[in-house]
Amino acid sequence: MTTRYRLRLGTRQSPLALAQAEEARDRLCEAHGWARDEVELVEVVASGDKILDRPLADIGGKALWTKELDQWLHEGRIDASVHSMKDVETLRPADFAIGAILPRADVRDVLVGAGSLETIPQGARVGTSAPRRAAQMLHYRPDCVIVGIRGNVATRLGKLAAGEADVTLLAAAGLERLGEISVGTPLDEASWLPAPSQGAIGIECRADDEFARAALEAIDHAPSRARVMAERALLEALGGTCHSPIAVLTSVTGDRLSMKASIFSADGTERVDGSVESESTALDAFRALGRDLLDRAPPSIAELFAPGA
Ligand SMILES: NCc1[nH]cc(CCC(=O)O)c1CC(=O)O
Repeated sequence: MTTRYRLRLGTRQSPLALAQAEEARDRLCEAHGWARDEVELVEVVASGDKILDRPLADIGGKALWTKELDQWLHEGRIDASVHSMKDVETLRPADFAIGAILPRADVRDVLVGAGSLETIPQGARVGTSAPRRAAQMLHYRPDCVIVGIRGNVATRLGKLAAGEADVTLLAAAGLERLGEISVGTPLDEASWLPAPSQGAIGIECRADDEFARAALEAIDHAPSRARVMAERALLEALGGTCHSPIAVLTSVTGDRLSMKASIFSADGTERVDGSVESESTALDAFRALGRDLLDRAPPSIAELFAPGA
């Protein structure tokens, strides 16, 4: 008797999450010569997707995007979970392993509603609920006003079209995966830094599941993994979450990784920058950069982070 599937991949239900899960499935099938229906996509509703009318910070609790997928993975209802690594907390269940990081997509943010930061109209309303985007925008354009808009990519573009904001910022990676990249202008990543792990898809499995681990290892992309792990080490040292105003850009050359990072005050007036270059697996170097940024941070920035928490 044969089983219907080899692997059940858990995913959130948003169009972007499903596009990412399809990419994961395609890569698995390609690497292992499996038929499409040998990888089953299992849709799991995440708490972050259920509550859309309140700012994320007010909903309380952590793991808004991962909690339900984690439960299903623990219970063996799925064999692996597909995540946007940007949304995955630095502290993960000890019995899980990040089995694969897929080749990272475009890390840039895309500005929608204006052609450049400079040509955004004076006093424009910037629709974003991401502290990094809000702080970075206020840093460059203190005249702008931040209005919180949430929801998946289509919802946010709809709110912009409906006039709830004048401009917004979205990840190029997400727009690309949804075929919507032409809605705006990508911002140069050297000056407008991305979020930690932006554009990276990760697939987790149970650490003791040898079959899943081997299956995932075949689609792991080493340079992307190195960058994601280094960016997560920085985030961990800062005590940051996906709700902290942290921006980071990494690049890999051979076994070396260079990192440039900034942390901001909520209102964007204060900013601390730093950089490091190290062997990519020496994660302590990236943790040290995180501690160094905090050591140099004024109270308006330091209060946004909880190192060691
Ligand atoms: N926080 C939501 C989220 N998580 C991952 C992405 C986009 C895809 C990615 O960065 O990998 C998005 C939307 C956005 O920021 O525009």
